[in-house]
Amino acid sequence: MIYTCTIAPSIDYTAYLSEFESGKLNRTTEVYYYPGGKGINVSRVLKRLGIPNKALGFVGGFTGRYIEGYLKNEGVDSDFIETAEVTRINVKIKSATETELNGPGPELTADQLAALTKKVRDMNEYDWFVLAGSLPSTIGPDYFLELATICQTKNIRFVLDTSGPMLNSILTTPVFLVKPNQQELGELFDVDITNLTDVYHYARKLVDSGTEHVVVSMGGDGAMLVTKDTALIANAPNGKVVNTVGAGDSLVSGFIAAYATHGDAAQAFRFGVASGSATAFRSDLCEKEDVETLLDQIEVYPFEEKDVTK
Ligand SMILES: Nc1ncnc2c1ncn2[C@@H]1O[C@H](COP(=O)(O)OP(=O)(O)OP(=O)(O)O)[C@@H](O)[C@H]1O
Ligand SMILES: O=P(O)(O)OC[C@@]1(O)O[C@H](CO)[C@@H](O)[C@@H]1O
Repeated sequence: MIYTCTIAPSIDYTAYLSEFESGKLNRTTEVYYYPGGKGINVSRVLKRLGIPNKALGFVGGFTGRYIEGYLKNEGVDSDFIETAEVTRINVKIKSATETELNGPGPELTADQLAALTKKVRDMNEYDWFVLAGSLPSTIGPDYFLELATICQTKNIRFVLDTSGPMLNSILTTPVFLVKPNQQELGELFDVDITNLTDVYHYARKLVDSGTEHVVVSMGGDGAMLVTKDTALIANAPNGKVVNTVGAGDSLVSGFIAAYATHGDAAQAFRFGVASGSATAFRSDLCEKEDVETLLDQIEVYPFEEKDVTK
């Protein structure tokens, strides 16, 4: 079974307007209330790609109920731990540019955290555990290291899509897949990454320290996959960008869906990039048909440092 885990879910209040001016009254023309948080997005896309999975994490209050109900309606299985706190609402403003206002994650009690640990302990060999989204600093890295160690001991594939200082400490344990975007990769090493050679160099460092698959997403410039044996580049297809929120999460879903089906990293990478772009070209997350339509436009080729033009 594939389990996703969102420590800090959200309702993504997504508002479209032709022009947005900060400090003024702006009127929106179209609004949506999507269940959000990176793990939840991964679960929703996996379901659309026909891959059974279960969304874990913490939800509470009226927003928590909304998220649970929405997922149930879509046929996405969930098993959230209840919090006393109301789950956050993240505001996504879509005008000429994309502006985001993300709320803080929940403060979790020792009992709530222990309940999640138990769920991970109860997982089986070859299950997947996808920890995605921000990890509140109030929890401390030891907790996540414990989850990672359980995965290692039980041979559970551990996938990480998070950022910030916690990522640094978790990456000291073996991880099956990590997907930083270019900026997050730079933050990990406290450098500014501006070219493909650097993307390769720092992704390779993660592989050398034990991560099996590193996918660095680069928005409209596509993505790079680095493993022990290979380094590949994929272009992103051209299309009209509508909403890039969840594009990175969709890349993770596409990668997992294809890898779980074929066990081939290059194929998974290509399907992942198609999934990311398919989401960028819609308001909500991608559907399977969108991904399949884009697949032919994704070229995957070996990264050669000598060929770098970027
Ligand atoms: N402008 C774009 N045009 C085409 N594809 C895009 C565009 N932006 C994103 N994508 C697709 O989505 C993938 C992930 O995008 P990105 O690097 O923006 O992820 P991210 O920063 O993790 O996003 P998020 O956190 O919003 O999910 C890219 O590798 C690409 O396939
Ligand atoms: O605040 P975090 O946890 O870093 O990110 C949360 C979030 O921005 O990520 C998803 C898109 O990737 C959205 O659904 C959600 O609002």
